[in-house]
Formats: sequence, C-alpha cells, structure tokens
Amino acid sequence: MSNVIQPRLTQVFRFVRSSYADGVAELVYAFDDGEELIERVRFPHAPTLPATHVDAFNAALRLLHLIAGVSYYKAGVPPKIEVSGELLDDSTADLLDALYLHGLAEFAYRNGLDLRGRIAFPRGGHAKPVAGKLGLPQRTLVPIGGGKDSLVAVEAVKSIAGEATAVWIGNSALIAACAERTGLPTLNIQRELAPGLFELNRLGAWNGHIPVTAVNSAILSLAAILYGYDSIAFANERSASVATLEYEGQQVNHQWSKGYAFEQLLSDWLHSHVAADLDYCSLLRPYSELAVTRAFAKLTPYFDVFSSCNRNFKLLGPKPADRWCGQCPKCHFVFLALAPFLPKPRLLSIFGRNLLDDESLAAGFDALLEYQDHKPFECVGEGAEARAALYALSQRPEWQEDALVARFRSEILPQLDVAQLALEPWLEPAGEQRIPARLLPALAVFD
Ligand SMILES: CC(=O)N[C@H]1[C@@H](OP(=O)(O)OP(=O)(O)OC[C@H]2O[C@@H](n3ccc(=O)[nH]c3=O)[C@H](O)[C@@H]2O)O[C@H](CO)[C@@H](O)[C@@H]1O[C@H](C)C(=O)N[C@@H](C)C(=O)N[C@@H](CCC(=O)O)C(=O)O
Ligand SMILES: Nc1ncnc2c1ncn2[C@@H]1O[C@H](COP(=O)(O)OP(=O)(O)OP(=O)(O)O)[C@@H](O)[C@H]1O
Repeated sequence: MSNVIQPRLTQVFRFVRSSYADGVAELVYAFDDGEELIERVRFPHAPTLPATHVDAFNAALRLLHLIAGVSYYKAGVPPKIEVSGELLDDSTADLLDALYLHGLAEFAYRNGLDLRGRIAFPRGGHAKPVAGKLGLPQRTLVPIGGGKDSLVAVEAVKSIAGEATAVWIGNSALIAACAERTGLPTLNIQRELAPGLFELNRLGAWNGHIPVTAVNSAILSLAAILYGYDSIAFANERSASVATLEYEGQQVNHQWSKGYAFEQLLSDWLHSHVAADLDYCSLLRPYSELAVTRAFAKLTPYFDVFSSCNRNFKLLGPKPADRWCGQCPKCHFVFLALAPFLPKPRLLSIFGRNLLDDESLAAGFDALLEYQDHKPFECVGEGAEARAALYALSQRPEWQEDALVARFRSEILPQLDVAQLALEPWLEPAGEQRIPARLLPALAVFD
C-alpha cells in the first residue's frame, strides 16, 4: 500500500464511487486519504440492459455499494461517513443506519465497542419520485446457501411449478452441488472482496461478524433487474428475528440481516427506489427452525450433498475434511433439530457420528438450550425450540440412553416446566410475512 494507514485511527470512511460495465460491478471505498479498496461482483453472461431498466439498475447498484461497504467500514469504524459528497434521502439513510448499527451489533459487542450515536449516514437529500413497475417477468431467484433452509424453499417453489433459478454468490463447490441437485436452472455470481481489506486486517483492523445476508440480498436485487426476475425468495426462518443476547439495552442478533426487520426495510426500499414490481421476501418467514427441519426431513435426495456447517464457506484457510465438522454450534443445532423427524440411523448416516452421545459436546448443547450460557453467535434456533427438541428425544427409547439426552433428563429437565416443552406449537406458522400472493400456495409443503 502506498498510503499506509492504521485503520483504527482513521477519521472518515468514504464511499468513493461505484460503476458497472460488461457484467462487472466495481464498488470503491477508502479511509481518509488511504488507498482505494475495490470490491468486484461478476455477473455471468450479463445481458444488455434495456433503456427502461437503467434507472432501476443504477438505484440497485448504488444500494449495493452502500450495503457492501459494511465489510470495510468495520475495519476502522471512524467517526465520519461520507458518500461521495452526497446527502441520502431519509429512507435510504434510515435503512443504512439500521443495517450498520444492528448488523454490526455482534461485532461491536465482541470488540467492546459501542456504535450507538457513531453511525450516521449523511442525510437530508431529496427523494426521487417513487419507482414504477418495470414489467419484470414472473420468475423467482432462489438463493442457495448449501444448507437445509434454501432447499426447502426450492422445493416449495417447485411444488407450484413456479419458474425459478437457483442462484448463489461465491465459489463454493458444496453450494454448486446443491444447486445442481435442485434440477433448476442455475446462476453463480462471483464476489471478490478488496484485497486491501486483508492487508488492513494484518495492520490491526477491527474485525468480526458482518450482516452478510444484506450484502447477498443487495447483489441479488441488482441481478433481478439485470436478468429479469420479479421476486427474490430467501429462506430466512422466523427464529432468525430473535436476538442472540441483550447487552446494555441493545439487542445483539447474529442473524440480524436474516430477520424480519431488515426484510421489511429492504423490500419497502426496493419498491420505492428500484421497481414497484420487484418483491424481496423470505419464503420461510412464518416458520420456526423446527418446522423447517421437519419439512427438510422429507427431502431425502439432498441428504448426501447439503451441509449447514459454516466452516465449509470460509473464503480463506482450510475447509473441514467432512461436510459436517461436528464441533460447531451449527452442526450441533442441525443434528438436534433434525433428530425428532428422522429415523435415528438415517440421521447418523448424514453426520457420520452421534453428536448426542458425545459427552465432550455438553457445553455446546447447553448453549443451544440457553442453559448456563447464551445462545451461540451462529445461525441456530431459539433456546426454547432446542429444549423442545431435546425433550422430545428424551421421551423416545432409541435416544434416551445417549449421554447428552440422559444428562438432559437427569440434570436439566427437573429445572424446566414440562408444559413449555411441547414440540407441536413450534410446527405451526406464526407472525408476519411478506410473501407475494403468487408464491403463497408454495407454503403447502409445510402441511
Ligand atoms: C464462513 C464464515 O463463517 N466466516 C466468518 C468468519 O470468517 P473467517 O475469518 O473465519 O473466514 P472468511 O469467511 O474466509 O473471512 C475472511 C475475512 O473476510 C472478512 N469478510 C468476509 C466476508 C464478507 O462478506 N466480509 C468480510 O469482511 C471476514 O471478517 C474475515 O476477516 O468469521 C468472521 C468474523 O466473525 C465473519 O465475518 C465471517 O462471516 C462471513 C461474513 C460469512 O459469510 N458468514 C456466514 C456463514 C454467516 O455468518 N451467516 C449468518 C448470516 C447472518 C446475517 O445477518 O446475514 C448466519 O448464517 O447466521
Ligand atoms: N453464498 C450464498 N449465495 C446466495 N445466497 C446465500 C448464500 N449463503 C447463504 N445464502 C442464503 O441466505 C439465507 C440464509 O442462509 P442460511 O445459511 O441460513 O441458509 P441455508 O444455507 O439454506 O440453511 P442452513 O440454515 O441449513 O445453513 C438463505 O436463503 C440462503 O440461501
């Protein structure tokens, strides 16, 4: 780097510019007068954009620039944010202030930072006229994450013969195999983080979790306009809206950009700023993790390709030797949440071992139950649904003798109210959702 900076000592984070040409979006950022950080997103076989779609595309590109900046902003968290000398309209600034504050809440908590009052996107700009309809084709982008949730969403859309494409961002071979297995047309978008970020990390930048679903959502909004789709159907369950923990009056949710608050902000913003007929939603929003695992338990053709273990999805460093590392909270939770709905031998063949018969994993399962610990910083269900799943297993002869189930019965269960441990209420849909009318019949897969 020519202008070497100490990221934690910087004063201004700058959104320098964004551009798009020949299928490549360039998103440029800088701290103070430091070197430019350039992220690139590559859209394969990108068609030429009709003139009628250019304004919508530019609005979506601008939002992607603003949202993807979160990876870089977090490296320094300087006191000032500048957007190429511009002022944002209030709804854009509201969306970004909320995303950076709540999406970085885990990052802030774990680094001992308080971002309240620090994040303020420049506001006061005039809003453009509300976007009209573009006449987008009635087809759906279904993002694939390699795990169970998106495969349930795929099968839901297939069940109503909806036209859909399985889309994923990045170069995971595991996700590619899942996408192929869906039998849908596929689309793989590449994303390259600015190499300068890793240099800043070496120089002692702040580091930690970022709201990656928001970044993926913004990339797919751009893709929807570029390739012509009227809907983007994520697979974010109801449980994703529940905070991981509360600290000094602030909710800290590892999965904030998978939650309903973000879904509402983004879907409203896309309707008003990009296209009135572009719907962004989560198809699984009314359902708990347990309702989703019950639906997934019927999808046997995916059992030998899927994995929910996030260690598979690292950009850098080694991947686990097995699809399921067996050590992380995601492996523990998915094992537990599938167990009530699958024959035991089937479950053990997916994971290659019995995680509930391994005493060394007691602390990991305790955290899932919110017993003597808070929920892990991972994409796992609510403590109460983990308790309901383990209670159900503790009543079944084939599971009762396993070390952690037996420990639950003898040590934890006596401290719980059995009336709160039923599995059935978790299988019912509840709460708000924003699923477009034409996709609602797809939810029959949960019946
Ligand atoms: C795969 C994973 O879990 N990564 C998290 C991990 O990063 P690590 O250093 O172990 O490896 P890399 O993922 O290769 O990251 C290298 C560096 O790059 C930074 N970075 C990466 C992606 C990005 O979009 N922006 C970035 O700045 C990263 O900070 C590393 O320095 O630990 C990191 C620190 O806690 C996490 O930031 C990494 O998380 C990734 C962004 C990621 O993709 N995670 C998803 C698996 C994930 O957590 N999904 C959540 C969704 C939450 C949401 O609100 O969207 C979930 O499933 O609950
Ligand atoms: N690389 C990716 N590209 C596109 N979408 C992704 C990617 N990773 C995750 N997603 C999407 O983000 C949402 C949340 O991801 P999440 O990891 O919870 O889902 P999943 O991988 O389908 O299931 P699981 O909870 O079993 O891991 C899902 O809709 C998923 O498809």
